[in-house]
Amino acid sequence: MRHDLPFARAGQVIGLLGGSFDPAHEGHAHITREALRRFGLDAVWWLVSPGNPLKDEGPADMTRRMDRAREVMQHPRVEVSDIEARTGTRYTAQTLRALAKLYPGVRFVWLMGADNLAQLDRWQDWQEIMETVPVGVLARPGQRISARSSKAARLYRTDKLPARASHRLALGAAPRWCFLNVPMVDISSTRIRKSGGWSRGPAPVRKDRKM
Ligand SMILES: Nc1ncnc2c1ncn2[C@@H]1O[C@H](COP(=O)(O)OP(=O)(O)OP(=O)(O)O)[C@@H](O)[C@H]1O
Ligand SMILES: O=C(O)c1ccc[n+]([C@@H]2O[C@H](COP(=O)([O-])O)[C@@H](O)[C@H]2O)c1
Repeated sequence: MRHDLPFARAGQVIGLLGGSFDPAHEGHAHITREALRRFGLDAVWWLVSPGNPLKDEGPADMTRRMDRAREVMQHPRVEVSDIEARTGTRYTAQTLRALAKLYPGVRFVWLMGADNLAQLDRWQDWQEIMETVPVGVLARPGQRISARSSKAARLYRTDKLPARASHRLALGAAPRWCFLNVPMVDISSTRIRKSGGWSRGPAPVRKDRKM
């Protein structure tokens, strides 16, 4: 195993939360804790994306986003990682193929907020994703209805596990998904950027620092 990649043993169940994390916030931390508790996961890895292929504007510098993510999410079973930058994969289906080769015997579960399920059918090879790994979806303010009526939810309706069986999500083969109606945290990176709480430019130079 390469030392720059997170460690997992064969048989472990790892939840993957992919995101721009531009910046990371309490909503990400909240759904991660819920996913750990409810989906029977051994650990969660945050995959800080080099850039969402569907977004026109690039995110802030990777190092800044990783640093902020590690400040926001401090948990012994959560690891913040730049795996996609290291594997050179940008699309989730590609990343999952790379992880399957790098981690034989490890079971991965893809995690996402309800807004991502609503537009999953726009992702590259999205049906391959659904048929490769179990998917855990967490409620997000204003997104429950669009997620439930999405193309993905409709096409895979018979593969949906009831929320009361969420602990069994990783125990069966994909396609298999579960929607968790967890208490919601109404926050987004967009709102933080708009309020001036985060800029996409380089880190500001501190005035008290001697040149
Ligand atoms: N408040 C939240 N509740 C539930 N899921 C969330 C929340 N915030 C983010 N997520 C989920 O976390 C993952 C990564 O999200 P992302 O980094 O894009 O944050 P975001 O707040 O949605 O950003 P942006 O506003 O820039 O689109 C996605 O699956 C997203 O659905
Ligand atoms: O694979 C795709 O086509 C694809 C399209 C849009 C988003 N994604 C992934 O979805 C995750 C959430 O993205 P974002 O930008 O909404 O945080 C992140 O891991 C992206 O790489 C993936």
